[in-house]
Amino acid sequence: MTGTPVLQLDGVAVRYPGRGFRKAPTTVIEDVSFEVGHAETVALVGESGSGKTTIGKAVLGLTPVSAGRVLLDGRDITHLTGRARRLLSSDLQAIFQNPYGSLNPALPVGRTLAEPLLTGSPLPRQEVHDRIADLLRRVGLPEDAADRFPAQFSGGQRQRIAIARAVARQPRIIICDEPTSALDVTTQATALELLTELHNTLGCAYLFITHDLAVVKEFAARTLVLQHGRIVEEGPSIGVCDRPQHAYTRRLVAAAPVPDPHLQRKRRQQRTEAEATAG
Ligand SMILES: Nc1ncnc2c1ncn2[C@@H]1O[C@H](COP(=O)(O)OP(=O)(O)OP(=O)(O)O)[C@@H](O)[C@H]1O
Repeated sequence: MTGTPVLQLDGVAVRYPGRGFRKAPTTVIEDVSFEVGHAETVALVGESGSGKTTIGKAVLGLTPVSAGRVLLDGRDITHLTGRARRLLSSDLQAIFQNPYGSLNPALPVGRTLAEPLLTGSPLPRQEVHDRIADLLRRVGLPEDAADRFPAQFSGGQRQRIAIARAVARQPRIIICDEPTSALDVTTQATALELLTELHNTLGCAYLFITHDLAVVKEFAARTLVLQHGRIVEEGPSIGVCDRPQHAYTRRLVAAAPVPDPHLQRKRRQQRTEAEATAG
């Protein structure tokens, strides 16, 4: 990778305090280090509970980091809070799984999209208006969507609104935490196409958190594999998915559903073999 990475994690650990009398803290993430380069798409995969969302939250300042550093364009943002953290929003954005919960139901869509444009160094009123129209067009929604409320849209359309909000300030990187998991298969494909198109036109980097390996190969240039809060394998997505090196990655790949029944059978067999090897 050339130049300063957009995002860098250096030995990051997250520990949650133990519950109850004298309960030891739980280490959820341990010594996690990786980089995301300019306009790079990096996937973070792992089983449920492996710590993917916790890494996303650590980057976004939504959970305290117990050790290590998070750098954005070379700047240490690990412990930034309050206004300093909010000012990062022009460079660091997020899209979450649930388009129902991530939009303020009381705000018309136009106000939701205006928020990031008015944070930090606010844009002039007319420019905000024009940018909102442009954002709605980019994500395939009609201009009058600005006057409507989230409840008046379908799940896929709401995720488009969330995507429009995330790209409004043309951030350096977007943390996408399972952004398509709550959508049906067709809407999922459309949302991924939209994210790819925006990546190609706007040039933002993505850290794409998912448990769906089929998405990984299509969408991300590089993949990080997380097991019990540690990265166990890392490399170009095609290599990680087609020639996994670590036994855990092999199990993940073998467990991923595939549309071809013959291939599915072969995968099942590979999974049994991988489980036998892992003991
Ligand atoms: N606030 C918290 N307090 C204590 N433990 C937590 C907290 N949040 C998450 N955990 C634990 O941290 C571990 C990792 O959770 P995390 O949500 O990061 O996993 P994940 O890989 O994103 O899982 P999924 O794919 O199911 O979303 C889990 O064991 C979870 O129970």
